[in-house]
Amino acid sequence: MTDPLRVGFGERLAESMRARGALCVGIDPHPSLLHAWDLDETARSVERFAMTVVEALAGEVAILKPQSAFFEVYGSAGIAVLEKVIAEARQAGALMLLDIKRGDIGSTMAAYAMAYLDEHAPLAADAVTVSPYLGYGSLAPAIGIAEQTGRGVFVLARTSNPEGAGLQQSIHGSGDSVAQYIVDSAAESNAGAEPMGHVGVVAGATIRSDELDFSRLNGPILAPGLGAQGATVQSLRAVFGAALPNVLPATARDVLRHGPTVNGLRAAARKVREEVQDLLRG
Ligand SMILES: O=c1ccn([C@@H]2O[C@H](COP(=O)(O)O)[C@@H](O)[C@H]2O)c(=O)[nH]1
Repeated sequence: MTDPLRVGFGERLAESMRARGALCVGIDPHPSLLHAWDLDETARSVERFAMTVVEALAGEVAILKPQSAFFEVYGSAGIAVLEKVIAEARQAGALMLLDIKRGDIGSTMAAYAMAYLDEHAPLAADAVTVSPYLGYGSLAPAIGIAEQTGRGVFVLARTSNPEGAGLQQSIHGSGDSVAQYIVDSAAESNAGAEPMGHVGVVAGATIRSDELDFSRLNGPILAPGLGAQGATVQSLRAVFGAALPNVLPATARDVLRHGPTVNGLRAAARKVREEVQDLLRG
């Protein structure tokens, strides 16, 4: 069933970040944003919203991240829109990270992996977010299929929401925090890969400075939380330190509120991207 891409996801993402700058923009058709764009809460409007973001940003940013939940709300019609958005954005040259946060026992995880990471799957993206709550090892089918097909996974380690801290900072059997254990497990999956592996982690831009050690990760760090959740580009250095070159800052509402015009979205994304580039230079 698989039809591997020739180059691994770590390399494809590194090249995209090099060429376009380090920024991930979410495609999150929140009801409030639909209204702000003068659209109603229907699958047809979600399609208009998402395709406008694709037109504005598919050739601009390192990766786009549709949030599956906002499409699932509309049932099969919303999923059909999601399929179209992923396919057309990839066709237009964008890398697509589908935010689904799936996690299950290994045998079911294999089905999720086929649903989102196999080339012939209608919803095939370049990478997906996965949840390690059933154990890092339960993610093995997704990590394996992603590697075979040149795709990636981003494992939730230390999420951007305030409720995540209690669970993710608690001490794992290894003696480190649960979040650090996830980062170290991803590092094992990425060992030896160049320029970086296909297993990323999610660590919010909102977390405490120096909370995690990413020095062995050798993979991308998706850092949501810029803008609407309160984090700033300037705070990224304190949070990620020497790992900054591997950080993919992510924002959705803070860019999307500049729609519905293509130019408005583009200008907003470029502004954040330039701030990130200045930070990396300085
Ligand atoms: O720890 C996490 C993991 C994922 N997200 C997702 O990112 C976007 C954030 O949207 P904003 O509008 O920039 O707040 C959203 O889809 C979340 O589900 C996250 O925020 N934190």
